[in-house]
Amino acid sequence: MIETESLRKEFRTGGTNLIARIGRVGRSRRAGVAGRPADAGHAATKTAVDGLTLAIPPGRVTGLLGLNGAGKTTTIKILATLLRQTSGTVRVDGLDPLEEPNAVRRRINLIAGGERMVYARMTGRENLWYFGQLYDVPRGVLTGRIDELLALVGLTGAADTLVERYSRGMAQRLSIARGLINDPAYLLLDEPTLGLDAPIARDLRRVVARLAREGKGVLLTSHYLTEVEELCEHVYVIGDGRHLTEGSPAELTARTGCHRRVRVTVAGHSPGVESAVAAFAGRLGTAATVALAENGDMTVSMSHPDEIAGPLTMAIVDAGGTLAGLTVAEPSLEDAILALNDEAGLVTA
Ligand SMILES: Nc1ncnc2c1ncn2[C@@H]1O[C@H](COP(=O)(O)OP(=O)(O)OP(=O)(O)O)[C@@H](O)[C@H]1O
Repeated sequence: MIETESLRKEFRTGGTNLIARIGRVGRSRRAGVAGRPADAGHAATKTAVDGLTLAIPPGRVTGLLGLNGAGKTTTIKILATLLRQTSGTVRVDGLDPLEEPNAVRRRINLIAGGERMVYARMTGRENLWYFGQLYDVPRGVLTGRIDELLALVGLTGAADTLVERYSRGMAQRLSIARGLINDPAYLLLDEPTLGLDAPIARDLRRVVARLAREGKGVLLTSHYLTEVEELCEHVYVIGDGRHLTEGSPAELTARTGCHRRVRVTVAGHSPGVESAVAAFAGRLGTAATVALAENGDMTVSMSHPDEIAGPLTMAIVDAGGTLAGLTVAEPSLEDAILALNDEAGLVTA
């Protein structure tokens, strides 16, 4: 299990200008306060992670969600031993990364979607060999493992091709194989499908689901919330570095009071229908949005806890509208995250 307790990370954000400091030291010396600045200034700090307590157990995909700048990457970098926390603790199977970094590094690996994590001038197989040696994987084990991983990510046929000839999806799949080369117990995935075409992203999701089924603990950040809904059993939602809530995607959606959204398309624009919709929404104490499509059709959109699809379409037909389409969408995790950030007073625009 990976566990964090009250994890906190502050970054200095350059409030103190070095040249200004040197100038101040000089002035202090002239004023006779040798070696000590009269006022070194207060360095501004940014709290990126603010007291996070998380648990990432083996055998499941745990999600870490939040809007841009919420602190996801910083948290993952601390867990990956790439950053040191300001305070709080991390334990990986009981080991403290600050005291036993090498033992922790053998148990974890990081795959970040937006970054190139493999070498273009080497083949896929050479990359895996190189990273395997960095992790001290015994040679006897490494050859077989490389073949297994290339098969797992569907790159057996391209194993001996230079990575510079790979498509983006192939390079990303190789990054997944690279992240597994030390057979880590825990995999930290920071936006692993960023910018990938839908079929490649789907293949990667299958690989991730299989790894969790086989016992690996996975921590996933992703802006693709359908991916999170598909893969994650448990999700932490953070905002401004703080824990906002946690639960399964379905629990979070239910708990935030998001409702089904009904969308009715009406042929042509009719002010009469528009006012009938506004009156209907007013009676239910809610609001409706009306959007005009390029072809002049209107799309009326409303969400409410009750079943409103029938009464809404009746109101539209009674006002002389001609129905061209109707969809009812279940509330999504995206609706829930936005609602949670609104509740916490965080900017979601
Ligand atoms: N090295 C740094 N120095 C100063 N501030 C930083 C540094 N790294 C991150 N931050 C700030 O810390 C906050 C959290 O950043 P982080 O990258 O962890 O967020 P994130 O949730 O991963 O965002 P995104 O979804 O955009 O990747 C942001 O306000 C960011 O600007």
